[in-house]
Amino acid sequence: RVHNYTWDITYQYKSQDCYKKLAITINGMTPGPVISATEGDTIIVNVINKLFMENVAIHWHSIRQIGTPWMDGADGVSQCATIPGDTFTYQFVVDKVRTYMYHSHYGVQKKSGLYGWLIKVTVPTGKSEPFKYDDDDHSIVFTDWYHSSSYEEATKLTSLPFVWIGEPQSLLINGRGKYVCSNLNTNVCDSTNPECVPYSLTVVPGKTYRLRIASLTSLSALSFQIEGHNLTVVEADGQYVEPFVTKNLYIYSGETYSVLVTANQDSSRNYWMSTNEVGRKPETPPGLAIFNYYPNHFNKIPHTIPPPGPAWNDNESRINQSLAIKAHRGFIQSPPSTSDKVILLLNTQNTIQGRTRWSLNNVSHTLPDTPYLIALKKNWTDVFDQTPPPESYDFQNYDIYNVPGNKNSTSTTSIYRLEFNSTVDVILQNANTMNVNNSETHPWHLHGHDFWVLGYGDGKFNLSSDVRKYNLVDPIMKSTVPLHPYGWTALRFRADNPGIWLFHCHIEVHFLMGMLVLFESGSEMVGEPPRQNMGCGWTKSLIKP
Ligand SMILES: O=C1O[C@H]([C@@H](O)CO)C(O)=C1O
Repeated sequence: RVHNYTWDITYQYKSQDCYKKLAITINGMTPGPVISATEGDTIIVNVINKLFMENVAIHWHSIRQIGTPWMDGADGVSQCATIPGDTFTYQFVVDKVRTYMYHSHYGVQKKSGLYGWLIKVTVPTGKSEPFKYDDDDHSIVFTDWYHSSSYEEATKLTSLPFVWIGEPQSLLINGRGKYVCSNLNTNVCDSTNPECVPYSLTVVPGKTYRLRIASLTSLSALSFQIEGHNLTVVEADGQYVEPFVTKNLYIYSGETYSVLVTANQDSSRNYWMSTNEVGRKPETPPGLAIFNYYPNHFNKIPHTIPPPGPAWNDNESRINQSLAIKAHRGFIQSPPSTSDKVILLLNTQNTIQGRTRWSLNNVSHTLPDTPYLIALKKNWTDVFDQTPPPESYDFQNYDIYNVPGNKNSTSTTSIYRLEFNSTVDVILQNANTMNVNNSETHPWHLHGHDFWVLGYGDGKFNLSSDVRKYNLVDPIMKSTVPLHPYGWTALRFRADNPGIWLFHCHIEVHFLMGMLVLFESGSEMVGEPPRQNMGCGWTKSLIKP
């Protein structure tokens, strides 16, 4: 089956958290429309850029784009962003049952609301999933929301002196939040605006529900909980999880989960669903929604205090939950037992000419004006730095617990070239930022592949003893994984998808600040670039009038 959509991208005034501001919308909506499909279906989306003053590129998060790398929607990598007035037609196959999301991959546009809901890909008839629920499933997407514009924020983060954007004003659940309007004029902030009525999920007492949960926050790591109810985690990033029960689900930007929840509490009232910030000292009130027991009114506010969630700095319980996520025993896809290459990536915050940046092995990455994939295809070696970036750092001597001794970093456009079909291990190592006693959480997302999560640990990775502790028995496969403060995360993937793929911190502003690398493999097998991917940098020379 083919699903065909046409999306108009426009700015609109929205009051998602009661505060009126400009948001980027899809056919007038933020979050955008839900796409439902069955495994093997083709999705065609005509994205018409009706913004007056900025480009657009849409990334189909976790769609591997096997054989369609031109459709990955990554500005500067797979395509030139689409200029105002132009249309880009994305076409790809949803080849795996999963919950997907989509969002802008241009500048910090996701922050302005250009993100989409979920693409729900269901199992074809005849196949089944290893868990049961009574009713239709429900999709819930979390975001964080700023009242300033993305233009202002991008300017602050790239200017001298550097200005930090601070914590978000609101946490949204399915695009709704509640800012405290206080003395603001009701033209600006109106707490009675129906646009900011909390999201409400209606359940019938006794039934079990599947919630498909996604986070597309631009900064915040979150904990999600439903007052008085347990959550059973059954799926993560499209892989079935050996089920486990928890009071709260930690979710990092770029991740998706399915949890089961049974409406087994006192049915005479409603309950709170809440999100709260973890990993950073919160200054943002919790995100709230209503878990509505039928036949109570869906808008009836519970008289209880919303569950506060775990302490923001309880790193141990966050690592423990990460470790608890293992492949379902009936669906284990074993990783290769060894790897052909190991890349260590030390994550540090540094400066380049006074500007705050994030670096990997002391190198901060920038995207060239000409998309990498086209440059590779055309063998334009001047487009990006041909010297490979460092695959390691001074492991013995680097002090991860203190501010970097050498704060200066350099910038590069270089890429990691991986042998096609080889197995690659990446060890992400966290460290102290430029602020004393501070290390942040970074959710790392890989385009074009899923990877096995081999382990997490606290402190500095030990090249001999930690490797022996890798989980090669039942590791979960994911496409986004957290790197916890002062810790390490190890993952393994097979470089079996021809093209060039981003691997980056999914915190949108950290991406802007250089927290990305590129993995190229088998790009010579990719076909010719479609004309619609061109128009910037050197590609102008390819467009004939
Ligand atoms: O990139 C960042 O910069 C700030 C802070 O480190 C600036 O001092 C912060 O919290 C980030 O995540």
